[in-house]
Amino acid sequence: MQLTIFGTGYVGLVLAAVLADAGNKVTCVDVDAAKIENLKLGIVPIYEPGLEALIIRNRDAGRLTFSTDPREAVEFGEIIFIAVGTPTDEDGSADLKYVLAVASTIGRVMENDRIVVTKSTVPVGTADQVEAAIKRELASRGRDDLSLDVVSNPEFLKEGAAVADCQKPDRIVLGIRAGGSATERTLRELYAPFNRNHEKIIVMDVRSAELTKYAANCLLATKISFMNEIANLADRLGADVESVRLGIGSDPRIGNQFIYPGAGYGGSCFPKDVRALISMGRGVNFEPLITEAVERRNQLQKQVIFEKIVSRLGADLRGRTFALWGLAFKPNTDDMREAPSRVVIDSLLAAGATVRAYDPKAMEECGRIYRGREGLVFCASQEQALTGADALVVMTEWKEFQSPDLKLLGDSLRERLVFDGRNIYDPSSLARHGLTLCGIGRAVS
Ligand SMILES: NC(=O)c1ccc[n+]([C@@H]2O[C@H](COP(=O)([O-])OP(=O)(O)OC[C@H]3O[C@@H](n4cnc5c(N)ncnc54)[C@H](O)[C@@H]3O)[C@@H](O)[C@H]2O)c1
Ligand SMILES: O=c1ccn([C@@H]2O[C@H](COP(=O)(O)OP(=O)(O)O[C@H]3O[C@H](CO)[C@@H](O)[C@H](O)[C@H]3O)[C@@H](O)[C@H]2O)c(=O)[nH]1
Repeated sequence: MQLTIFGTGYVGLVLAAVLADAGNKVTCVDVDAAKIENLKLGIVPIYEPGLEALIIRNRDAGRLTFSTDPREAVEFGEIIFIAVGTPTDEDGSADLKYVLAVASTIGRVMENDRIVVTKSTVPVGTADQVEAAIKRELASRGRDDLSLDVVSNPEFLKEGAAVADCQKPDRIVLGIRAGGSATERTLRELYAPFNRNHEKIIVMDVRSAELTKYAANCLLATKISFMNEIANLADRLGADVESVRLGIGSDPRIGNQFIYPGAGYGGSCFPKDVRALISMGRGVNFEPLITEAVERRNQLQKQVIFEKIVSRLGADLRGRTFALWGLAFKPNTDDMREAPSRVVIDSLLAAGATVRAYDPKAMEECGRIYRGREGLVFCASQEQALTGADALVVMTEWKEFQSPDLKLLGDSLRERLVFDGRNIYDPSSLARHGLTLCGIGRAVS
């Protein structure tokens, strides 16, 4: 098939590369001309395992092209995906300005019947707004004769594993309007290569599909905030949340996934989608009590590591130096959107400390966010970050941080303190090297 994708971010680029790799011809459009020029040269703006090779291979095979020209792109694709950002607006709701701008653009240039698919995470009712925006433009050009079907097809990929998730989805949710059986057939055909072995396509009405995406993210965020709550209790009651996690995760009704306590969840999805669900609820005079508590717990959780530092070393941290390992909001990405590391960096700098930061992939992104910020030193390796440090703070569970040279840590850290925001270390191993572990909800903290 010939496909068009608006937005070359994490979702748009990955989807484009994966659909091209399945044999489709895909063109990607973005308003960021520099990004498009780089993509044409094979320069990929984000770090995502396997993505660059996939893009280059399909570009070279002539299946994947990049453009800033919406007219050409809308002419090209029989299915048009909208995969632009839906950031948090000032009131917590999802800001639809990018989605609706794409919709208006499509309406302005569309010359043939089209299926428009919303991939972006959007509040319930957005498909109606997208359809109205396109139809408004069509009507103003006297092209109401064209047929248009708007489908909701939320994306569930995780950063750091985006290519694999997109190639092997757990499920493919399609929100199709009544009477959309031809559209359903077209999308089933498109997704057939990803729907082998067992049925993964779940067809429902458009509003339910839109809500499904928020329900999935908010339930996962709820599991995390609940475990963080238990971790805070464990800290105060002298229990080890890691034992508790194992004790409950072995119950298949609970499961082992997404019950890892830590310094709060970050990224471009959970925080914004939790806020958007709250806003959606309030918009229909409904108080989403559980989701509000999830958000509140997460805001507090992002401060827990700093609070532990203060309780050990005092509130005045002038003259103190901290090695900080891990800036990205999770491993295998360079994304620092809403990363808990940012709260810790900001708090440490505000308290007068020096922060020596290192991340395997997010140094450039950190530079973009913090360039010129006094007190923050960008280090070339995890060892270099330790130079002259009083304590180590670990904020992302990158593989290379999991088995550090404990002798080196003991020799380097003046206060022999390790603040573990992801609970990757074992307190007794550290203790054998004279190091004290301050984890999240560990008995020893
Ligand atoms: N990041 C993820 O892991 C993930 C996973 C599932 C769903 N989502 C959802 O998918 C959507 C996109 O997220 P993302 O992380 O890929 O966003 P992103 O911010 O990485 O990329 C968005 C891209 O859209 C482009 N854009 C903005 N306006 C445009 C326009 N009018 N025409 C063409 N391009 C335009 C931007 O320049 C940017 O390159 C969001 O709604 C998000 O919630 C994200
Ligand atoms: O047990 C856990 C699991 C995750 N996290 C944190 O939760 C955040 C989000 O992690 P993850 O879900 O792995 O990454 P995302 O790329 O944000 O993916 C989520 O958000 C995407 C965008 O909507 C969805 O498509 C995915 O299904 C959903 O997992 C990160 O800060 C993690 O450190 C925890 O604290 N404890």
